Amino acid sequence: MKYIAFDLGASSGKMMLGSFDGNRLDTEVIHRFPNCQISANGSLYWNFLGIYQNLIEGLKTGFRKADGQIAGLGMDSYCNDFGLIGKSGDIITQMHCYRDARTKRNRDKIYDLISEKELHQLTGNQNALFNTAIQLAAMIQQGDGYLLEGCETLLHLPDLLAYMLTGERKSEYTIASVTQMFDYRTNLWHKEVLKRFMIPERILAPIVEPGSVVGHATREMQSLLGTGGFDVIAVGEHDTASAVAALPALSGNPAYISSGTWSLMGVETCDFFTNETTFKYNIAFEGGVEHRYRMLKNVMGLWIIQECRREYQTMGQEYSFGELAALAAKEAPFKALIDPDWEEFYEPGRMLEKIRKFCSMTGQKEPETPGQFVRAVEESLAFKYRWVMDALEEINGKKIDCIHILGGGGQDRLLDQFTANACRRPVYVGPTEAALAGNFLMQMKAKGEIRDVLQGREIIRKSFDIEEFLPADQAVWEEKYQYFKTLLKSV
Ligand SMILES: C[C@H](O)[C@H](O)[C@@H](O)C(=O)CO
Repeated sequence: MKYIAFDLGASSGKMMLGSFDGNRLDTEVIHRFPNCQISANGSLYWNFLGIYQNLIEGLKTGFRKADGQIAGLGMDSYCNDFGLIGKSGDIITQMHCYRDARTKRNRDKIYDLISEKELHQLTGNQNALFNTAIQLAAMIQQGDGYLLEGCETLLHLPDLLAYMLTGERKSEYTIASVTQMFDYRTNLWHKEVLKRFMIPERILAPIVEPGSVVGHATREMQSLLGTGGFDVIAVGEHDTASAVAALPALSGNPAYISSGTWSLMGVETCDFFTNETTFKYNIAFEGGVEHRYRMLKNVMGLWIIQECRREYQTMGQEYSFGELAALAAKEAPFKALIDPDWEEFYEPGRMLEKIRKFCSMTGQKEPETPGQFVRAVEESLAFKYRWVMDALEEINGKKIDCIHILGGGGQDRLLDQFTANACRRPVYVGPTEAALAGNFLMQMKAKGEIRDVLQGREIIRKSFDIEEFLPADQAVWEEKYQYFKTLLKSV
């Protein structure tokens, strides 16, 4: 059968046509488009209708290429951002970006309602300002709670797109599970958290499992696309859940890094638990497909480099990511290191200045050239992965034997090699379109073409190239890692 998968990242969106012949999954890109946050009137937004328009364009291309024979469509994206549907069925708000500063401005008032420790214990999620619960609590604190009282339904980004195609209002499990409003004990919305933050439970949609059909394209949608009917399928709608579904590891104790704007590093567990150590390291338990938990930590990821690149663009200097990595490769090693998760790196803008500030605060020489900046970021990311790996091993009491890099960030071969060096583990890279691959798997499951995700992972191994990077220069990387850890403590 043939399927269309839609994957939206913070910096770009992509759509693929996938054909499964019972043995291999063949994929073809049918549409790409840029995505970005828009800063307006002191707030940060996404261009949701632009995203929708690109979805429609991609669907038209996909249907044309497949002669109209599409068994399903699955959509995944970054998590936590949402739209509100009013009584008329209209979308009644702009979609804020999770980096919008309203959460930071209201942080103290929000955590006075439920402390970070209690929130972690109740939900198993990491404490982060981007969580939907914190965004909603911030809206209420700043006087915009009437929008929640007045609306009918809140839907997360892929669920909102599904609503526009099918008219159905459903909340997919993996994306619901990372909102800090979800209760793993009942697999329903978390009544206590909602009550304490004063978020009306009635606006949250029923939760559906990945691998189930959400609905059928409406007649209006069919005529807009010039096609017959097709199913919209709930996949791992949180992109990280889809990427991890496509993990091409069949045994051992691997860690994964879902690498893109964020680097989400973790392991798959069958259980969810919280304790002092998970709180100390701010570890997240996120719902995976077939209720395999993703025990992971967010690392700031390629966002820092994306922002440096954007800044160079505004200065009239155009570099592709490949060119930046090539410049970094020519620079001398370990000239400067940063903590990629330093709070100031979270918000957009002035990234070069913020890196310089971190270096001067910690008594290091400031980078000057694009290559020096990128080298500092990439070495630091690799060391942060090592630090997270150590924390995951401490929590689980189990040695990690290799690392799989999933997603577009894996195309940065310098960072892949640095990761192997810093973590002292073999690194396997691919699929670079992991979220789309995992998205296809759950559609194939919904249509009865595969039994479960384990069978799906075997298909991924047969269908995509996986590249190996072995650790090198271990003594010097180990020595510098000790220095890196002192930096984490000093800021
Ligand atoms: C806030 C981030 O979007 C989130 O933590 C991450 O899991 C993600 O969705 C990356 O695309």
